[in-house]
Amino acid sequence: MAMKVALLGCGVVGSEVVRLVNEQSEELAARVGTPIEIGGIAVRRIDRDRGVDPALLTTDATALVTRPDIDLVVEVIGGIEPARSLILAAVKAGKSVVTANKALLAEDGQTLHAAARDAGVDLYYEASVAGAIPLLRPLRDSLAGDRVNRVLGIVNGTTNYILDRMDSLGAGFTESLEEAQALGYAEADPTADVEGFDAAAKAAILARLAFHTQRVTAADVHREGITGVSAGDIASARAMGCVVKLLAICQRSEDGGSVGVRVHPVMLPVGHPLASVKEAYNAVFVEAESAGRLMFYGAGAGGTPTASAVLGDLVAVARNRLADTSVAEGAHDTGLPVHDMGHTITSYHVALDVADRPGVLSKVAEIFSDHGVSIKNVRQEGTGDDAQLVLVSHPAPDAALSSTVEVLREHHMVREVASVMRVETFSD
Ligand SMILES: NC(=O)c1ccc[n+]([C@@H]2O[C@H](COP(=O)([O-])OP(=O)(O)OC[C@H]3O[C@@H](n4cnc5c(N)ncnc54)[C@H](O)[C@@H]3O)[C@@H](O)[C@H]2O)c1
Ligand SMILES: N[C@@H](CCO)C(=O)O
Ligand code: NA
Repeated sequence: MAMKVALLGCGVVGSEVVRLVNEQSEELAARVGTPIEIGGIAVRRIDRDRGVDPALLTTDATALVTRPDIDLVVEVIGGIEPARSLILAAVKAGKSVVTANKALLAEDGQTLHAAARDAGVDLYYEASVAGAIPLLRPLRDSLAGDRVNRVLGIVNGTTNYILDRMDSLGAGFTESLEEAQALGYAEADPTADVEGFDAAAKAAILARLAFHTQRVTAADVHREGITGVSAGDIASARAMGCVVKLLAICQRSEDGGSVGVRVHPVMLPVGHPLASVKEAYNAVFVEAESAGRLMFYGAGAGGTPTASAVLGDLVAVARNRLADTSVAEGAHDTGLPVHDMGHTITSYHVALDVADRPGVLSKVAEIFSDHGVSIKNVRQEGTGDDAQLVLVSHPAPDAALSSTVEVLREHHMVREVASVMRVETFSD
């Protein structure tokens, strides 16, 4: 008997899921051991031509997910509601669920996983982080016998696309964002991309899987987007042999008792593998005790690549269903808490417009030292009234570095703090 799938949402990702399920029906049937069919598609409006059998369309998503003949549910509506209620209704009705919804998982994954465990069904979500790249199931399954210490990566295609265009073509922010939207990479509200909310949601999901702690939600993630990144920052980075990237970084504390989870722009040395990730591609580094450094790279956004991850999950949950089994996620929780950004150890790059006068450099150095921050290197560009001091700190608690910058901003010898950005050096 065929396994019937209810599809919720038929937008960029959903329409590709329909196409691939139909086009690859024979291969999917062979891989699962039984045919997979779309049994119904919940949409907001029926009157649009989507190139799918109109008889499958309905605006009553709740009725669809609880229909007795439906076995599996794919949620690609996005956002918190009605997606959460629909997934919970589906799970309660005994259906396994595949979703691409990182916003929902990051906000309320604990509730969803508990509901799936109670109902003995699967909740799979590979597409929610880094699109097509197999990343979540490797973290959950392949690395289950290892200890992950750090995960860091480029997990938002839209912002990587914008930063890459700004850097390589000198393109403007707005035009680059419009291109990313036209290519289907951006979220419905692109603020989620450019302000770092999308990457923060993904960072929370990564931290939970990597450190086996259900406690991390999107609200726990320190988040800075790319709207403040200027052409001057990009030029400053280039002068240092770096590029600017928006990174998600999840890291165990030195004592292993807590985790730090953050998303912010970073100056990365051009020699680092993440620095050469162009356009809307994603790449994620996982550093594990026994495995060492692993890198996952590929298409992190776009309808077809994301649908590939959805189909992979669909095959997995269909197989589990045939075998009358399910994966209970989140049952064993380390409960590791998230520590404050102020305690996170980072390095800063600071460019200061100053007057080129005796005593300025020593005053600036004194302000760093007053906050317990050691300077790694300093250079001066320009002379006279147009001088700029560019300093890079050694690693220090983020709170000490941000207070240093606050004092510099207020100091009469500093005309302007022209650029402040964290630097990742990746020394072993
Ligand atoms: N586009 C990507 O590259 C990508 C990549 C990875 C994950 N995702 C995630 O996939 C999900 C879908 O993204 P998308 O890009 O396809 O978005 P989209 O906006 O193109 O599609 C969502 C669809 O859901 C429909 N919808 C809204 N409310 C509905 C309701 N109550 N009932 C039925 N349909 C409803 C909308 O009309 C729209 O057609 C989101 O969670 C997104 O974060 C997208
Ligand atoms: N808006 C997201 C889609 C993939 O999750 C991005 O740009 O990466
Ligand atoms: Na993925």
